[in-house]
Amino acid sequence: MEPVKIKENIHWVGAIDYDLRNFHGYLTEEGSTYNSYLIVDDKITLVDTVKENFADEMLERISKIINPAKIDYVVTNHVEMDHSGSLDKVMEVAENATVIISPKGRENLHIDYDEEWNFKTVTTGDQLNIGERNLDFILTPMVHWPDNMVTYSGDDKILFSNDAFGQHFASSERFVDEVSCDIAIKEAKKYYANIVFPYSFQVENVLKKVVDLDIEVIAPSHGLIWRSFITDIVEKYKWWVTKENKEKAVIIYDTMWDSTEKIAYAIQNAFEAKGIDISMKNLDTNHISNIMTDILTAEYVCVGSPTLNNNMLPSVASFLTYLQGLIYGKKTGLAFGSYGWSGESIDHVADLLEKSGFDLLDKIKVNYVPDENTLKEITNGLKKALD
Ligand SMILES: Cc1cc2nc3c(=O)[nH]c(=O)nc-3n(C[C@H](O)[C@H](O)[C@H](O)COP(=O)(O)O)c2cc1C
Repeated sequence: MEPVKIKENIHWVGAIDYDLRNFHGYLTEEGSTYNSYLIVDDKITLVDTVKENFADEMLERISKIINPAKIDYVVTNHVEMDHSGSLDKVMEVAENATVIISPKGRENLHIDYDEEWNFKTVTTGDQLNIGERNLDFILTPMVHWPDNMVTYSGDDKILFSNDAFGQHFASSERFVDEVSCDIAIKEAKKYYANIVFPYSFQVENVLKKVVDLDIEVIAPSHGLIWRSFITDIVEKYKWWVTKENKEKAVIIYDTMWDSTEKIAYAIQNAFEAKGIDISMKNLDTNHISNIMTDILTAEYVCVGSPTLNNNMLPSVASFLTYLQGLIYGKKTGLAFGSYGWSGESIDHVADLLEKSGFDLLDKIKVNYVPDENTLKEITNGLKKALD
């Protein structure tokens, strides 16, 4: 694929990873892209690089515009390996280039990289003149590592937002408007829920800074580029960062002999009766990263497990561990499950929900197989609790 012009003298030169399916536990069903951008000005500037195994592809793309040896600056917005993994290859070719990096990035990078390189650390408010344009830097710590920053070219009205506003989505198209706003927002929501969610407080602060910028293009480091629908994605982010994401109930469970599933559907009936949208997520058929997307905008999170050997099912434990790391804000939790003789799973689920910051609405324990009456009692009891 050829480089893609984003603005006059600014080109996408990144890489498309159609085969990626597992991004540290996140199911990337649509693959991903590693976006790097080449700015051709008096000083040739590369914004971010790509995952290590795509270095040659990126250098080949750059070669179609300029000789990569001529690169003067490599802006490293984030040192995670999907963006900095080819930095050494670039610096090998562009021997005299300077790495532009945040202080935390410099600190974290020197473990893996060559201290002989030229470095210039930048912080919020710093500006770098590269010829006809100035680049402004804004530190965005914990969105989503301590070193993160974004780069803004006011002359082009373009924000190189790194992980913010990104999506894991591989396609031959580079712009959201060439695919679909709905698809891009769906993928951006999944990305937010699985990567950025725990840092919503920091994202809120970043949004306050970004809102004052005059932006025509948001160029993230993953996925499609926003040259339209900018208000749509910014408004979504403003909603996702808030603690009040009260839209629906998500019912997550696993089961050995279907009793816990029966309870799950009795719980569903109560939410339906109250006019609350529900989403049923059997852990046997749903990936935890897809479940997180629903949880981002849910008010109620109901988690069910039968008792297996005095504990919950491993699939439920794995989901709750993932949830505990990602959850932000106040939500209401409910623990449920079927048991035979000791019934620890329900208490374990309830404990983990509370430790993750949920207000616990109820614990529903059923001995062995629930009969029709028990299921009706569950539905009616929950309806009352939701009043
Ligand atoms: C391998 C196995 C281990 C179990 N261990 C326990 C246990 O330690 N404590 C308990 O209360 N019930 C235990 N049970 C009973 C189940 O929790 C009970 O059958 C329950 O109704 C299963 O719910 P489900 O149909 O949702 O899978 C065990 C069942 C199996 C098959």
